Amino acid sequence: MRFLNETPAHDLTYSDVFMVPGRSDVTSRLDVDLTSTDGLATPLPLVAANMTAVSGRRMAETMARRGGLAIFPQDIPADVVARSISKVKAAHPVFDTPITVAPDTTVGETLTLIGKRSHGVAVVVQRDEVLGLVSASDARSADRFAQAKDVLTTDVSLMDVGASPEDVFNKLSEQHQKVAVVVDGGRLVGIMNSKGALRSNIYSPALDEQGRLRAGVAVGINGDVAAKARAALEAGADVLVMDTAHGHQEKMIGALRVARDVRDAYAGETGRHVLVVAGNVVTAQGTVDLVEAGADIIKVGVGPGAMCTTRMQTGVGRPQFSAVLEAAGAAAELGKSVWADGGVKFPRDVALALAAGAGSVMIGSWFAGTHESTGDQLFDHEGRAYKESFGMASARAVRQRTREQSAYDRARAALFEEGISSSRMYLDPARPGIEDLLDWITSGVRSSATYAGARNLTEFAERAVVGVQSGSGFEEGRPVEKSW
Ligand SMILES: NC(=O)C1=CN([C@@H]2O[C@H](COP(=O)(O)OP(=O)(O)OC[C@H]3O[C@@H](n4cnc5c(N)ncnc54)[C@H](OP(=O)(O)O)[C@@H]3O)[C@@H](O)[C@H]2O)C=CC1
Ligand SMILES: Nc1nc2c(ncn2[C@@H]2O[C@H](COP(=O)(O)O)[C@@H](O)[C@H]2O)c(=O)[nH]1
Ligand SMILES: [K+]
Repeated sequence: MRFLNETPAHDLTYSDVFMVPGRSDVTSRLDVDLTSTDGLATPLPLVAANMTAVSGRRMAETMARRGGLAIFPQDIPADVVARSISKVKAAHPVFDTPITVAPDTTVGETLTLIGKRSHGVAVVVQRDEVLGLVSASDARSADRFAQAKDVLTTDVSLMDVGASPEDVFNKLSEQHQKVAVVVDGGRLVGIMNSKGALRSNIYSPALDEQGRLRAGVAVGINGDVAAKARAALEAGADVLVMDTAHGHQEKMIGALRVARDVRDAYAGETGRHVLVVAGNVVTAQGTVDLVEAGADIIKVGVGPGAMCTTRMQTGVGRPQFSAVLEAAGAAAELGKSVWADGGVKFPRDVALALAAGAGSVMIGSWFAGTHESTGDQLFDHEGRAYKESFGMASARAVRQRTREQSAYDRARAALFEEGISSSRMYLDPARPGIEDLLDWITSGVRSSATYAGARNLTEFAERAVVGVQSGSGFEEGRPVEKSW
C-alpha cells in the first residue's frame, strides 16, 4: 500500500481514508481470490470475534461453511467448547444444518428455534423420519401452544445427499419452493435454500485436513494456561487465540510462551500443527515482542470495538487503520501476519484493513446482529428484531468470567469495566443472516481489489493507493436516502 499524497503525520481511522482506482487488467470481480494471507489460508479473510454475544456453534459452522472462521470465546467452559467443536466438525460442509423439532414441539418453541438460523424453517422428524416442514410464516399464524404436527406441510422437496447445489437450485425453481431437505437413504443430512445453492458455488468452505469445518478457540492469560491450551487443542481447535485487552504485557508474553510449548508438544504427538494468534496490540514493538514470544499471527486493535469503552475510560488505543498498517508491516518483516480486530461497520472497512496489510479481519458487534449469533432474537416496541450484545470487558462479562472467584474478588474485578454490558444490535431486515453480511462484504472487497487491479489479497495490499479524506469527503461517499 502507498499513500496518494505524502504520508500523514497523524494516525488514521478507516473513516479517514479512501482508495483511488488504478489501471486494472482484472476483468471480473469473480476472478479475485480472497484467500487469507495470514498463514491459515482460509478461503475468506474474515473471523467472527471471540465474544460471548457473537460466536457459538451456529456462527462457527456457518462462517466456516463460507470459508471464514469463528473463535469460541475464553469464557465458555472447556467441556462446552469441546461439545460445540465436535458438533461443528460433524456438520455438513455444504448443506446447512437443519433445525429439527418433534411432532409435539409447541409452535412457540419452534418459532424460537427458527429464529436461530436463516433458512426460516424447522424440519419435523420422528425417529429419523422426515414428517414435514414448519415455516416461520405458518407458525406465526398459529396459536403458540399448537404443536408442530398441526402446522407442518408435507409438500417437501427431498433431495439426495449426492445432489449438486445446482440440482437443488433447479428443483426448487421448478417446484416453486424455498428450501430442499437433503437426505441420505432417508436419514436427514441438511437443508439448502436457493441462496445457499448459489453460495455453495461462490464460496469454498474452510476445512481441516480431514475435510471438516474449522473453528478456533480463545484462551485467557490467567490461571492454568497450559491446561487450557491443551484442552482447546484436544477439543479440536484449528487455531488458538491468546486473548487479553493489553497484549503487550509480561503476563501475555509468559502465557504465550507456555501456549507455544503446549502447541509444539501437541504437534509432536499428533502431527497437527495449530497456529497461535495473540493480542491485542497496536504498535510495531508490541507485534515484534509477541512474535518473539511465539505468536504466528498478531491481533491488532485497542479501543475501536463497538462494545469497547477503553478509549473513553483510559485515553489508550490507536486509530485502527494506522495500527493495522504499522503492525502488519512489522509482522511482515518477520514473515508473520496480523488480524485487524474491531471497528468494522461497513464492507469498505474490511477492504481498507486488507489494503493496510491485514491477513484477516475480525468482526464482532456487526455479526452479533444476525440469526446465527449466540443470543435469542428479541423484538423492540416497534416489532424490530434485535440481539443483545455486550463487551468482553463489561461488568456482565467480567462477572461471568470470574464466577469461580470469591464475591470480593469478583466485585473488585468488576471495578475495571471497559465495555458496554448491554446494547441492541438490530437485525438488518435486508440482511438478517451472517451469510447475507458475508455476501455484502465479499462483493465489496472483490470489487475493491479489481479497482486496485489485484487478483488476490497479496496483490491488493501491494497495489492499494490510499488517500486521506476530510469528514465531508467521507460524508460525500454515503448514499442519499431522501432528498436534501
Ligand atoms: N481490543 C480491545 O480494545 C479490548 C479487548 N478486550 C477484550 O475483553 C476481554 C477481557 O480482557 P481483559 O480485560 O484483558 O481480561 P483478562 O481476564 O484477560 O485479564 C487480563 C489480565 O491482565 C492484567 N492486566 C494488566 N493491565 C491490564 C489492562 N490495562 N487491561 C486489562 N488487564 C490488565 C489483569 O490484572 P488486573 O485485573 O489485576 O489488572 C488480568 O490479570 C478479552 O476478550 C479482550 O480481548 C478488553 C478491553 C480492550
Ligand atoms: N475495550 C473492549 N473491547 C472489547 C470488548 N469486547 C470486545 N472487544 C473488542 O472488540 C472487538 C470486536 O470489535 P467490533 O467493533 O467488531 O465489535 C473484539 O474482538 C475485542 O477485541 C470490551 O468489553 N471492551
Ligand atoms: K469504541
